[in-house]
Formats: sequence, structure tokens, C-alpha cells
Amino acid sequence: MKFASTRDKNHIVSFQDALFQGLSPDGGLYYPIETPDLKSSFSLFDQNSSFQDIASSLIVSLLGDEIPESDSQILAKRAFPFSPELKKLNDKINILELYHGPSSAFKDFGASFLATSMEYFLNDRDQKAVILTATSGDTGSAVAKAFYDKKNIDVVILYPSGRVSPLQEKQMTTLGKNIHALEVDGSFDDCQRMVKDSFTDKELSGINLSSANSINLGRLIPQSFYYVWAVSRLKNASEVPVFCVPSGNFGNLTAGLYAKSWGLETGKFIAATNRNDVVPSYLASAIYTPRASVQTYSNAMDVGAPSNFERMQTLYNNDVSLMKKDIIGCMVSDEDTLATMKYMDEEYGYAVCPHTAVGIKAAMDRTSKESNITVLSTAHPGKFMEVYEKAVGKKPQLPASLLAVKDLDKVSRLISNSSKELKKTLLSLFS
Ligand SMILES: N[C@@H](CCOP(=O)(O)O)C(=O)O
Repeated sequence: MKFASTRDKNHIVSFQDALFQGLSPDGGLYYPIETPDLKSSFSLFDQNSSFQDIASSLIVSLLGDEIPESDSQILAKRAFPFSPELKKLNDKINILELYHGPSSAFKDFGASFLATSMEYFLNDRDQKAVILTATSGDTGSAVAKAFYDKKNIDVVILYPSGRVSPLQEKQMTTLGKNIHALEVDGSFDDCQRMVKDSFTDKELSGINLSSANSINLGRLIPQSFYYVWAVSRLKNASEVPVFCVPSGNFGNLTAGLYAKSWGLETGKFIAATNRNDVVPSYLASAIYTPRASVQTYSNAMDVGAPSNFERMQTLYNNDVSLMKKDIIGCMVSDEDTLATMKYMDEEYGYAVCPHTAVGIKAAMDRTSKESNITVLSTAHPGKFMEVYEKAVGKKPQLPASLLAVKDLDKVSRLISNSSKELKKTLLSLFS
């Protein structure tokens, strides 16, 4: 499979180049130019197919010209020593738990595959890489875990000061070694802008920069694998599954749309956002107006200019009516988010994080129209202890990954929200 830039369809690269460039030099995002028909491979998967088997088969189908079959099995095994879990909530709603990996969030699937495949290709290349990542909370912690102590790779994480949960911050700032945390006096959108500016800055061309955000295809492609895994578990349902995806930067949703374009049998996708609802607004008005993000209880989705919107527009030829055939937008308020967390505890004895609550509320509002909805559960509720306590009135249980960092001291460097200051910092660290 080959990949082109969303800003120039004639700029075509291999997977390996897309992986190490992160962003295309013209500022666009790489997208798959081919649309393989994988229906027949999908039909072979069932309840007994493990996540690793599905991942390895998709690596061959999608990236087989660069990763041979024998290596795909090794890569899948190395990248995914954890798996999604599917839980039935009621007759109409299932929950796809994606937080059983090392940082307790769905980003582990993408981050772990990215780190594993970069290490795999770096073995053949005589070079070092610096991974620059913007995070509103979950990406940074997953990337820190996935790349920790990897040879020839340094990671720089930019996060908005005071706008990630205390435990997310601990996950990013306590590892040390090759993981550098920059606390930015600004919003996630500032962090994302600063990262993108660095990719096109000629003075930084001496540093081999790449990204671990969903702008990097190596992060995005593996996120499609769990949709395929979920459908393999939901095969006997009378209706095809509708996926409800809590969305911020829209990488998770875009990965699902790609899987559908490759022949995965799904219904529509519900794009569930918090008050940062630029995509639902676009679907309603056909006018795209990115804007400064506002702070909400579902902080990892506080994104005012979602990166992957560019890929979504390319997929649907900039045609909003085509996009609306596949995507339903839904905005969930902070009040409803907290109320849903409480409701889930009282009604089902099931703890959910604020982002998953946004998805569940959006799904519950659609059950009069859809009867087989799978909500992607994005993170362990323990990562958002303070919001959980506020909503439910008790503390969530913490998984081992969070207990391990809870009492460690954070080490971060505070910088302003200027691309110039980031440049200075990168040059001082890596030249
Ligand atoms: N929600 C994200 C924001 C970055 O999104 P990404 O999927 O492009 O990495 C986060 O938790 O950092």
C-alpha cells in the first residue's frame, strides 16, 4: 500500500517513509491511496480469532510489501501483549473496552505498534529518531510507556499545563531516560500547532523528527484492528454494529472509517464529542469552523482543530453529504457526562471514565433508531480520579499501571506556547 499527502495527492510515499516523517513536508497528513477489498479476510475471523492473529493478518494485507508475513507475526506479538474486551451492557449497547494495555487507554494499541514498527525499521537504517508528540492527556502517557528506553529513539511530549489529569501527568513525567516532558503554558491546540510548525521548520531539519500522534499513520492504522476484532465478536447479531466513538482529534473514528472502506461490515459511526464539537457542527451546517478549545471534564477530547478532519475530508471528497451517510455527530455536555458516570455506577455497577461516558450518553440517545451500538471505552476511569469522585461520590479502583506512578515526583520543563521556544528547546536537547 502507498500513501499520499492530503494536500498533494501526487506526493506519494511508502509506509516506512510515512512512519518516519510523521507529517508530510507540505503540512498534509498521509492517507492510504488504495482501498483494498479485505471482505474475504474479514469473513475468516470469528470468536476464536485472537487480537494478535487479526493484527498480524491485517499487517500483511495492508503493509505486506514492507513487512513480510513471518515478521508480521513477530511484530503483532511484540506490539500487542494485551487485547480489547467486549462487554454487553444491555440489549442494545455493547462496550468495547480498549484500556487494558500498559497506560490504561486505547492509545496503547497505536503507540505500541508505532514503537515496535519504528524499532523494526530502525534496525535496517543507521539513524536516530526524535518523536515529537502533543497530548491532551492519553496519547502522551501511552507514547511514554511504549517508547521508554527504546534504542536510538528520544520522545518529547508537549502537554497543556493544568489541563491533563494529575495521574495522566504522572504517567508522562516520571519515566525519565529518553522521555522528555514539556509542560506548555497554553492549550492542547497550542501544543499541536507547535508540533506541526516544527515539522516544517527548516532549521530543525538536522533532527530526524517524527510524530506519535494520530497524524502518524503508524499510530492510526493499528487503531483499525480493534474494529475488525469487535466485528468478529459481533457476527451473530441480527443487525450490523454501529460504533459510537468518543472523539477529540478524530483519529479513532478515522481508523474505523478506513476499516469500513476496506469492507468491514458496520453501520454508521456516531462521533460523540464534548463541547468541543466542531465536527458535529460541520455535519449540521456544512461549514467547518475550527476554534479555540474549551476545557471540559473529558479533557483528552478538548480539541478545537481536530487533525484528522483533513483525512476525513479526503476520504469523502470534501462532500459533507457523503460524510453524513456514514457519520452522525453528537455533542454531550459536561453535566450529562457526570450524570452518565453516576447512572452507570448506580444502574450497572460499572465504572466509566468521562470520555466513555460521553460515548455512552450519545449511544443511549440513539437507541430508538439503532439497536446494536458498540461504544468504544477509551480509558480506565482511574485515570480521572478527581472527575470520577465528583460524579459518582466515591474513588475508582486503580489498576497497577496507575498505582505504580501515583506517588512519584514529576519532572517536566515549563515552556511558553511559542513554536520559537520549542525550537530552542529541541536544538538544545538534540544538536
Ligand atoms: N486525545 C488526545 C489528543 C491527541 O490525539 P492523537 O490521537 O492525535 O494523538 C490525547 O489524549 O492526547
